[in-house]
Amino acid sequence: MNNKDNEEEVEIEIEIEMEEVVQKKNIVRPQLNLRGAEIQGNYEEKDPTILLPNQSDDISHLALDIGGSLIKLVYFSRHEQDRSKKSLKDTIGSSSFNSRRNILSATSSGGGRLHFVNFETRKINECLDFISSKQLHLGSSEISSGNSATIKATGGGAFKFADLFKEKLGVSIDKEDEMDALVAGANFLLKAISHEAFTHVGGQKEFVQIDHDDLYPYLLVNIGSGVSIIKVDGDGTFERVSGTNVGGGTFWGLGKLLTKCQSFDELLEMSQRGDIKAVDMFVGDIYGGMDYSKIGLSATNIASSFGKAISENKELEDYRPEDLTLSLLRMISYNIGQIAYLNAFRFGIKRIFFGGFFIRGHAYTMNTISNAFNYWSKGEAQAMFLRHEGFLGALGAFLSYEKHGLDDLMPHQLVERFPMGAPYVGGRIHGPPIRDLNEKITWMEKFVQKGTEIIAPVPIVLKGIRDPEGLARSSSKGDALNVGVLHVVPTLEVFPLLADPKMYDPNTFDLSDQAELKYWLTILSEVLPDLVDKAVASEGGTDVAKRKGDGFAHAFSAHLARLMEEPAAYGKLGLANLLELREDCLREFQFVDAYKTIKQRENEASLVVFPDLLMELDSMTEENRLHSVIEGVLAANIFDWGSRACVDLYHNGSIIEIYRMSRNKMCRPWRVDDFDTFRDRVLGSATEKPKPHRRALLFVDNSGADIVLGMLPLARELLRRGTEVVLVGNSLPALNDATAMELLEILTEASKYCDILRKAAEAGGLLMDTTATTMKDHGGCKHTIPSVPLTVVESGCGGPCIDFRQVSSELAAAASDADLVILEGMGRAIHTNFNAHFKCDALKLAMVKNQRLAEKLLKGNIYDCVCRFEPAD
Ligand SMILES: Nc1ncnc2c1ncn2[C@@H]1O[C@H](COP(=O)(O)OP(=O)(O)OP(=O)(O)O)[C@@H](O)[C@H]1O
Ligand SMILES: CC(C)(CO)[C@@H](O)C(=O)NCCC(=O)O
Ligand SMILES: [Mn+2]
Repeated sequence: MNNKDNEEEVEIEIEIEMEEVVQKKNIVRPQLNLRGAEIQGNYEEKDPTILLPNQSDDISHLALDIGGSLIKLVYFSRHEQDRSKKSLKDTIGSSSFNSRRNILSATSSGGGRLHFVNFETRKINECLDFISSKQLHLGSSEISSGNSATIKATGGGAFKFADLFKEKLGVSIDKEDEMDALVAGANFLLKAISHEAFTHVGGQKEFVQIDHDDLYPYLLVNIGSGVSIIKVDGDGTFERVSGTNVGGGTFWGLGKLLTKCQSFDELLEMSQRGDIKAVDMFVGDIYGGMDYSKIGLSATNIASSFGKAISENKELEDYRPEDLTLSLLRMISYNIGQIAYLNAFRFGIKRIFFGGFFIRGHAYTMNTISNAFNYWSKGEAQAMFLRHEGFLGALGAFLSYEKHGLDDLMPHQLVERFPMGAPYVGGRIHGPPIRDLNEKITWMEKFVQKGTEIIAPVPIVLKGIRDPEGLARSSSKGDALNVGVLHVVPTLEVFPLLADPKMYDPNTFDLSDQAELKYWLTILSEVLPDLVDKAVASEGGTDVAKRKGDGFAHAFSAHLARLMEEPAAYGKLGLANLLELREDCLREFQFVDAYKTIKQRENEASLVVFPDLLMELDSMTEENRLHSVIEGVLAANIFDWGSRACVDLYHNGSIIEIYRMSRNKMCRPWRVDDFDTFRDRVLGSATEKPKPHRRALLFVDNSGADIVLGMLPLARELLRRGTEVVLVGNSLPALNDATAMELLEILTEASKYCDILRKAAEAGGLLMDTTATTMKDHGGCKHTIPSVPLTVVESGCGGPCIDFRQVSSELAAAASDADLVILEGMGRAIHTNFNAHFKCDALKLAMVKNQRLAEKLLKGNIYDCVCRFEPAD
C-alpha cells in the first residue's frame, strides 16, 4: 500500500530529462527513461519496491501465451518520436534523390520494438502488476464501439484466467488456438530472423541459415510443461502428430519433489554439479562391466535411468540432489529426443526444430536431445534449436492481430539490441524513495546494477567434465534470457550493389572461433577505462557524468563477461556487432557522443593545413596527384581512436606531426597494392581516355585528418574528373567516426577553401549561397569545373563497421546510379567487407592498425596499408 502522507514522493514523477538519444537506424530509444517510475509498497520500508519505469513508449499491441508453467508476453512499442524524427535530408533541404521515400518513411515508418518477457504462471499476479504498471493492456487493442479492450492470448491459461484478466485489468481475452499460434510464431521466426535456428553439437552452437524457399515440411517439437510434436507443411498448414506428457513440467515438478529446489534455474544450476553414475544403471552394471556389442550397446551406455536406486539400500536423503537432478534432466531430454526422432522418421522429415522453455538455452539439455536424435537417426538428421524458444506461442498470438505492423517483415528490417533492462523479468527492483536529483541517479544506478546482476553469468562452470556418454557440460545463465529487444525498422534495406546478397557475410573473421573472440573481448575490456574517461569528459566531467560513466563501465563489463562465459549468448556475433554493442551501451547511458571534443579539435587542426595540401596537389601531374591522393587517404587513416596502438601515438605528437610522419613512412608497394589497376581505370593510357565513373559512394571513416586531409582531397579529385560524389557517413556517432551530420559541417568549412568542393556541394544542394566564397580555390585549377554534384547520405549505422544487409533507404537510393564504391578504414574495409563483392568497381583503402590483424590477414605488420581495387565483373 502506498503511504498517503508521502504521496508526493510515492507518486513522484522522475524528471531526469534523459536526452533522448537518436538510436541506430532511425530509431529513438530512451533506454532508462525514468519518467513515471513509482514507489510501491510501504514508503517507510527500507527498500520499498519501485516499479520498472513506465517509459514514454506508445505500446501498440500486447499478446500472451499462458502455459501450464510460464506466462510469456510479447509487446510492441513505438516511440512517439519514431514518427517525428527528421531525416538528414530534411536537414539539408532539397534532396537530389528519393525524397518520396523519405517522406514515406518519416510519416509511416511503422518502426518500433518487440519486447519479450516471461513470468511463472503460479505468480500470475506479478504478471498482472507488470501489465498494469506499464499500461500494456491499454494501447494494446482496438477498442471497438461499446466493447471493452481485448488482448490476444493463447495457451490453456487464456481460458483458465480469462475472468481474472477481466476483473483485474478490465480486458477481455481474445483466444487464439495454441497450435496455430506455435506454428505462426515458428514460421515468423524462421523467416524473419537471420540467425534464429542453431544446432548444438559437442557443446558448440552453430547457427543455421534457413532457406525460406526450402523450409517445409519441418517438425516442431515444443517442449513446454508437456510436449507437442507438430508436422508443419506450410503457412497455416500443419498437424499435431504426437505429443508426450513427459516434458518440462515433469522435470520441474519431479525435480522440485526430489530436491526441494524452489526455482527452475536453481535446479538446472544444481544439475551441473551432478553425476549420473550415482543413480543411473549402466549396461556395464548389468553385464558385469562388459559391452553388449552385439546390439550396439557399450558398457557406458545408460541401460536404465534411475535404475541404480533399485539395488542400493539407500533412501532419497542418501542421494545428492545434484546427481538426482542431472539424471532426471538427462532422462527427460533423451526421451524427448528419441520420440522426436521416431516422428521425424515416421514422416520422413529431415528438419526438426525444438522449442519451448524447457530447453532454456541449456547446453546439457540441448546436447542430450541432439545426441539422442543423432544416435537414432544414425547421423541422418540434426536437431535444431530456436533462440526465441519459449516465445513461439506468444509471438503467434501477437501476429494474429489484424494490424500488428509486422506484415511481411524481412530479416534486414530487424535489429536485435541487448539493453541492460531487457532481460529483466517481473519489472520490480528495490530502492530508496526518490526526492531529489541525487536520489534519482542512485535509483538509476540500482536499476543498472539489478540489470547487471541479472544478465551477468552464473559462474558455475565445470569445464571439461564429461559424463560417461561424452556430453560436455557447461554453465547455465541464471535468470537471463537469451533474447534481446527486436527493433523493427522498415526503412532498412539491403545495399543494392552487393554482388550476391545471399552469400554476403560482413565479418572477415569469425568470432565463433574462441581465441578470436577472447582476443577482442580482452581488447575491449582493456580500453574500457580510457573510453569511460572520454565519455565522462565529453559531458563536462560532472558528477552526474561520472556516475553515468560508472554505470556504463559496469554494464559493458557485464556484457563482456557474459560473452566470455557464453559466446553465443547474443546470437551469431561478429566484430561489427561487438563494436556496435559498445556504442549502444554508451547510448543506453545517455552518452550522446563521447569523442565530440576530440573530433572538433582534430577537424579544426586539419582544416588549417587543408589549403596548403590542395596547393601542393595542384602543382602535380595528373598521375602523381592521383597517387598522392590515395597515399594521403592511407596515411591519414592513422587517426583512429578505436586502435589501441594509435591512441598511444597521439600522446607523442600533434595531429599534423603524426600525419606528416605517417606520410613519410608510406612507400609502395603497399601490403595490398592494386593502385596501378585503379590508376589505369581512372586515367587510362596516353591514347585512350576512359569515361569517368558516373557516381562514387565514399564510405568515410574518421573525423579530423582522416576526412579532411584524406577523403576530401580524394572526393575533390573525383569531382574534378566529372564523377558525382556521395559521401556516406554514420547515422549515429561511433568512436571518432564522422557522422553524416558532421560531414555537412566539415564540407561547409572545407568549401571555403576550395571552389571545386563548393560548386559541387551547391550542385548537390548542400550549400545554398553560391556567392559565399571567402577564398579562391588554392589549386588555381584552370580547367572548367564540371558541375557534378556532391551530396551526403547517412549509412543507417551506429557502429564503426558496416553491414551491407542493413543500410538506410537514402543510401540504397543513392546506390542506384553508382558505379564505384570506396570503403575507407579498418572497420568498413577490413573488419567487415574485406571479402565483400560488389556489382560495380570497388576500392578498399585502409591502414591496418593492429599487429595481430596485420599478421593474420595480410602476413604483414602493423601500419601496413591496403589498397584493394576490384573492378566490376
Ligand atoms: N523460470 C522458469 N520457471 C519455471 N519453469 C521454467 C523456467 N524456465 C524454464 N522452465 C521450464 O520450461 C517449462 C515451461 O515451458 P513453456 O513455457 O514452453 O511451457 P508452458 O507453456 O508453460 O506449458 P504448456 O505449453 O505445456 O502449457 C517448465 O515446465 C520448465 O520445465
Ligand atoms: C496440453 C498442452 C498442449 C498444453 O500446452 C501441452 O502441455 C501438451 O502438448 N502436453 C502433452 C499431452 C500429450 O500429448 O500427451
Ligand atoms: Mn505452452
